[in-house]
Parts: sequence; structure tokens; C-alpha cells
Amino acid sequence: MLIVADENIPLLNAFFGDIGEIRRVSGRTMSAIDVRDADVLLVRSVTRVNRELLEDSSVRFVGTTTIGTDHIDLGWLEENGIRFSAAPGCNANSVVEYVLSVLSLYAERKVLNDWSQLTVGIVGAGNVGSELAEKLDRLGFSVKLCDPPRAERERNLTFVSLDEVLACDVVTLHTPLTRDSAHPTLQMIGRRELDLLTSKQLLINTGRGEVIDGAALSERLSQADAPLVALDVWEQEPRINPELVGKTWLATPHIAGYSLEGKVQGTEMIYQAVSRFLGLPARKKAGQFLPEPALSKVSFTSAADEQAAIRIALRACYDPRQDDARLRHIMGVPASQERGVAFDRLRKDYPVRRECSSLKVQLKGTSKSLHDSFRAIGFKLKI
Ligand SMILES: NC(=O)c1ccc[n+]([C@@H]2O[C@H](COP(=O)([O-])OP(=O)(O)OC[C@H]3O[C@@H](n4cnc5c(N)ncnc54)[C@H](O)[C@@H]3O)[C@@H](O)[C@H]2O)c1
Ligand SMILES: O=C(O)[C@H](O)[C@H](O)COP(=O)(O)O
Repeated sequence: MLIVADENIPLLNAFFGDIGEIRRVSGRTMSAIDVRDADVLLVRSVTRVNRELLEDSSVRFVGTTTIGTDHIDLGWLEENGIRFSAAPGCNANSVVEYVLSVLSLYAERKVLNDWSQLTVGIVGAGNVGSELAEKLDRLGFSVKLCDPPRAERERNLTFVSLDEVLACDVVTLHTPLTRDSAHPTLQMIGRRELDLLTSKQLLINTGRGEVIDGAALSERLSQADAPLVALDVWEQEPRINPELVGKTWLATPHIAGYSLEGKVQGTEMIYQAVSRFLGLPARKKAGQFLPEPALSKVSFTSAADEQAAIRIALRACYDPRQDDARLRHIMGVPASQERGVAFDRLRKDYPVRRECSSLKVQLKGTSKSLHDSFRAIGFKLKI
């Protein structure tokens, strides 16, 4: 059994070492020659999986350790009897924590006494969008959801239109990239939608870069009343547009889902799918491979300001400004191809980032509302 895998998938040996021989290759440059004699192919989002890659191969199963599947020609795999599995939801919580951290920075920038004064509009209420909505709701935010496919399927009247969501203080995009669906998302946020936003609003995109029309966004961001934007995903990764980076408030190299928990869960989900495909038992669990976190405990006393305590704990786990600084730094590389290599390197050498559930928050004499807020975010409490 030969398993060809993107070298950036963590714990390949631990999960797949006793299933077959593993050949590690660069996901970005993976070619038909690399996969010709493989039985199983494991990829991340940077490999285009299509006829060109697989036509002359012996691959019978393809797994992607990601949520997104826009890099896979699902129709061609089905027509050719190749089994496929993605890892839905694997890094959803990581993306949610990214957005919460961005919100905490935005509230601070706006000098708000209470971050939950912000209204938040979520486009795409799947695993990420609905987990975010649930946490924000528990934290006291007012949330609006736009998801036409779900609204139609579920005949649910609580979903609102895209324009209604675009009137919220913060608009955050969590849709897949689709071209041929009933509600395609390719360039869903174009000139018209960007014109509806004002300098009093923040637009966050952690879905896929192509969901926003990049040229229209760049033009809009040159205008005086432009919204702030926080972008994690970009058109034409890894060769992203440095001019657009320069116009953003926060810019990160497609790492919203890069918590260690998220990545390892992605590997575990595909390990389970491969095991099912091969009729093997699947006893290994992501949790058994997670190391002790570098920071394990923070304490707050009755003197703590509630909003500050939440900010401190959230950013102790994840502060997007560090990723922003790293991305801006490589935008100084003059040649586009080398900048692309540097973008991929930022992602390959990403520092270990742990989720809030890895941090124990000790609270002494603090209010019940602070306990509830910490719980809502996902911290472990010690009272
Ligand atoms: N930046 C990152 O690191 C990162 C990490 C994980 C996922 N993602 C991206 O986020 C996307 C969403 O993740 P998820 O786990 O929530 O996926 P999901 O499939 O669970 O949910 C997507 C939701 O979007 C909705 N949707 C589809 N078309 C829409 C449209 N035109 N308007 C509004 N809603 C629409 C769907 O009905 C669905 O409910 C993924 O497809 C992936 O591209 C990015
Ligand atoms: O779709 C996803 O799961 C995310 O976009 C994922 O974090 C992408 O990471 P990559 O596969 O590019 O390393």
C-alpha cells in the first residue's frame, strides 16, 4: 500500500505508518509522476486534484485534511470511481477563535467599553459560521445570519439577506468557494456590496479569497469612507497582491484554521476515512498526540476588569497581530515568485498555536458573567 501525502500534513507517521509506505511530497508542486503508483492520496488545500493529476495513476482514495474542497474536482473523482473524503469541521473552532481575537482588537480600536455592543453579520452558517454565532450569542452580541442554501432547505425565516448582514458593524465571511451552485460565492462581495459598507464597519474574510472581488476591494479601500478589512484568505495564493495587503487593517497568510488541534483533527478524520475504506480498525485519536501547551494557566482576581480579562486570555492563546507582522514583512520581497515561496514558508513553519480549551482560567472572586463569558469562548475554568 503506497500512500502519497502532502509533507505538511502533521503526524503522518503516527496515524498512517502502520497502514502503508508513506511518500511525502510538496503539496504545491505535486505532479502526476509523484502519484502515479499510489493507492491513497492525502492532500491539503494547495494541491489541485483533477484529471491531470490522477488520470494515469492507481489512486483509489483521495483525502483532504481540510474543510474546503474547492481544490478537488469532485465530479471527476466520482465518474472515475475514486473514493473521496474531506475533514468537515476539523478546524472550525480555530477559525472561530481567530474571529473572536480580531473582534477583541476591533473593539479596542473603537474604544468600546463592551465588545458585545458590536452587531455581527455572518455570511455562511455552516460549521464555522454557526459555531461562531453560538459563541457570540452566549457572549451577548447581536448576530445576523445569511445562508440562502440553508434558508431554502430548512424554510427558516430567521436567516436574513446579504444586504441586511452588510449593515452590521462587523461582517464576517464563512462560505465555501463555489462557482456552479444555486448560490455561487465566487466574487459574491463585489463593487455593489463593497459600496454598501462604510468606514464604521469591519469586513473579515476567512472563507476563500475569491469570494471577494479583489480588484473592487482594492479600489474601495482607496476611498475615504472605506471599511476596515481583516483578510486571512486571498486571490491567487500564494502570489498575493502586496498592494491589497498594504490597504488592509489586518492581513494573515491563510492560517485562521492553523491551531494545532485543528490540524491534528484534520489528520485524524482522514485516518478514520482511510481506515473505513480499507476495512481496518481506527483506534488512534487526535487527543493522544497533543503535547502539553506552553501556557497552561492564567489567573484573574476580583480586581480584574472583565473586558480586559477576556482580551488578555484570548490573546494569550492567539493574537493575529503576530501573523499580520510576519505577512507584512515578506511583502517587502521584490519578486512575486519569491514572495509566493515566502508566503508558503510562513504557513509551513507556522508556530504551534493552541486553542482556548488548552488554557485553564483560574477565577477568584470574579462575577458570574465573567465565568459565563470564559465558558462561552471555550476556556477551561477553575473557580
Ligand atoms: N481560513 C482558513 O484557514 C479556513 C479554515 C477552515 C475553513 N475555511 C473556509 O471556510 C469555509 C466554510 O467552512 P465551514 O466549515 O463553515 O463550511 P460548511 O460547509 O460547514 O458551511 C458553509 C456554509 O456556507 C453556506 N453557503 C453556501 N453558499 C452560500 C452563499 N452564497 N451565501 C451564504 N452562505 C452560503 C452553506 O449553506 C453552508 O451552510 C470552507 O469551505 C473553507 O473554504 C477557511
Ligand atoms: O479549508 C480549510 O480547512 C482551511 O482553509 C485550511 O486551513 C487550509 O490549510 P492548508 O490545507 O492550505 O494548509
